[in-house]
Amino acid sequence: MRTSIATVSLSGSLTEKLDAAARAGFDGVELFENDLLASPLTPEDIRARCADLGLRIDLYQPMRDVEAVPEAEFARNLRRARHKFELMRRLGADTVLVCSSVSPQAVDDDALAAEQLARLAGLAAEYGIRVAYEALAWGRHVSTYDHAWRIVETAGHPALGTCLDSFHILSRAFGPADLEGIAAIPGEKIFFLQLADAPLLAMDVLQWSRHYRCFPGQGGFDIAALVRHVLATGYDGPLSLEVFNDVFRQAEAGPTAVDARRSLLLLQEAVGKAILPDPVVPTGVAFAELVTPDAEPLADLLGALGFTRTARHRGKPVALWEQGDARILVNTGPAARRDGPRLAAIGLESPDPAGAARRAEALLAPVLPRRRAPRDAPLDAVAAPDGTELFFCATGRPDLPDWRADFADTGLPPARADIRGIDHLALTQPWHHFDEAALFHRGVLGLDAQESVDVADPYGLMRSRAVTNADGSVRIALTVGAAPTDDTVHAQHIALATDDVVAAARRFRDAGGRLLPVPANYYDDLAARFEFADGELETYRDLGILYDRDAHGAFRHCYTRTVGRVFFELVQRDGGDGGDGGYRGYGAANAPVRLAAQHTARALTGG
Ligand SMILES: O=C(O)c1ccc(O)c(O)c1
Ligand SMILES: [Mg+2]
Repeated sequence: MRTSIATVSLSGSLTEKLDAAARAGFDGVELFENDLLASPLTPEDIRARCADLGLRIDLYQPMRDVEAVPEAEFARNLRRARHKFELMRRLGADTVLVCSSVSPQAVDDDALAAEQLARLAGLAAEYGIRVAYEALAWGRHVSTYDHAWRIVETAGHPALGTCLDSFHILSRAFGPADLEGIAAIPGEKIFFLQLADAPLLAMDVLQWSRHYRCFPGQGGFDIAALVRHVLATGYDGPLSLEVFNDVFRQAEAGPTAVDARRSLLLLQEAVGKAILPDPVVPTGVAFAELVTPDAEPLADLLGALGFTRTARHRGKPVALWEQGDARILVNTGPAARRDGPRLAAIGLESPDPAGAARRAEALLAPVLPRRRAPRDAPLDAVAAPDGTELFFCATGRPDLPDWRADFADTGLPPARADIRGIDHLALTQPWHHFDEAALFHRGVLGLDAQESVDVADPYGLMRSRAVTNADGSVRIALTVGAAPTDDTVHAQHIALATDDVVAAARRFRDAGGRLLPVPANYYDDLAARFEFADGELETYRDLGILYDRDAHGAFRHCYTRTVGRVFFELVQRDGGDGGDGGYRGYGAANAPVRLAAQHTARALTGG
């Protein structure tokens, strides 16, 4: 199927929008009138530019407040329409969108609306143009797709059809039955299909539409169900994204267009219109890689946590630190920036690394060179939207290249066994790519996205959304910080799983590690909310251990100080004995206290 995107969905000048759409692989655009009006290019220039880029102008829009008005007013509308049809001829655009009137002048008279739309279509036909009539959810008298279709049917003009827009339909739909009316529309009378998702918000529908639309799969609507209904009519026009969104208006057009196309590819897959390589869900975290210009502070921290430097890369300044199944690479090579340690790569244990990379590539993820150096084992890797490198790896599987083969053992014996493995990784996302990141991890990696939670930070709001595999052996918390420049607090972190957080925290402290202090007020509140054994709360207070509980079990966790852009968390999830995996969350209830404590620690010590 052809894919298209509305110019309103991308930021920048018309030229930038067209370039971005073409580079992301779209076949066409909906040209928004404002983008044309603001462009120094002539309609002929725009036409030529689109042709050069391989883009069709699938729709020109919008024409507003045309129908069901007094005759004198309608005559003026026709005059306006003639100008636009002439313009469209110069652009080479053959379909115009007319949205249902919001004008106070419009009357509630379907027969009049049909008659005037038929006359408009008659004029359009003289120019070889088709008119697609769309019900705005807030239209004055026409606000539902079936109402718009009845008017189109009554008009009975071959150059008049309807435009279906998933937002207007699903923002008002009350259940699956509301989509059944689509079957009554002959496919050839659906002139255009616009797609937008949206988070499920309780608000005025116009504001919701103009500010919060997002790409399919990023909100709460069942876009695939709607598209299946539309395809069943025989509709064979483009799938077109029409997304009004405050964030996309500011974000760079190039990445937004890629995000947009990925969402359409996933949608096409969901409705059986695209064959992509199957998802290969990762089965564990093979390693997390930190890059740092100075290994010293990290070595101190990892040593205090009980990690041992078990191996060294054969060709590069990369050390492997291990404890239990937690493996951390510390890379002091050229990738390290001067701004201190950061989490640069994740090794995901994959049942089929090459297959995982093929799917990622089909979904427009940048593929990284398989060998970073000539002697390295060939590893499949792609970049996530935030730039984190994702390696699809195998650890100790004879049939596949083993990333560990690049490392020579140091022979150092394990120091401790406090840590079992990596519980989760928290990755800070660029603020304008948060929805994209969730869709990427879901669609590309086959992880499940949990609900997004908002957490109060003393200086703003932090949003967090976890993506996980079914057994919880891969958990990634995608977060977006309140203050984008505040790297110390809004750092990446590695949460380490332990069966005894008190013992692990004590040994860390005894080894010279610094735990994040937590205010006494927090513990007074804990005492009010939960019952603890004698002395338990004092232990937590002493170590800075935070506590939470859900229906599945208890959660105890504490934090190290931040080094560069990285800190560690020690995590104990209880209640998994019944086989349900125990506590499911990430301690969101405690996050405001933790964030405040990190701000305080930073103000006091700069770290
Ligand atoms: O918000 C609007 O006015 C508007 C205009 C054109 C559309 O196709 C639409 O869905 C909304
Ligand atoms: Mg629309």
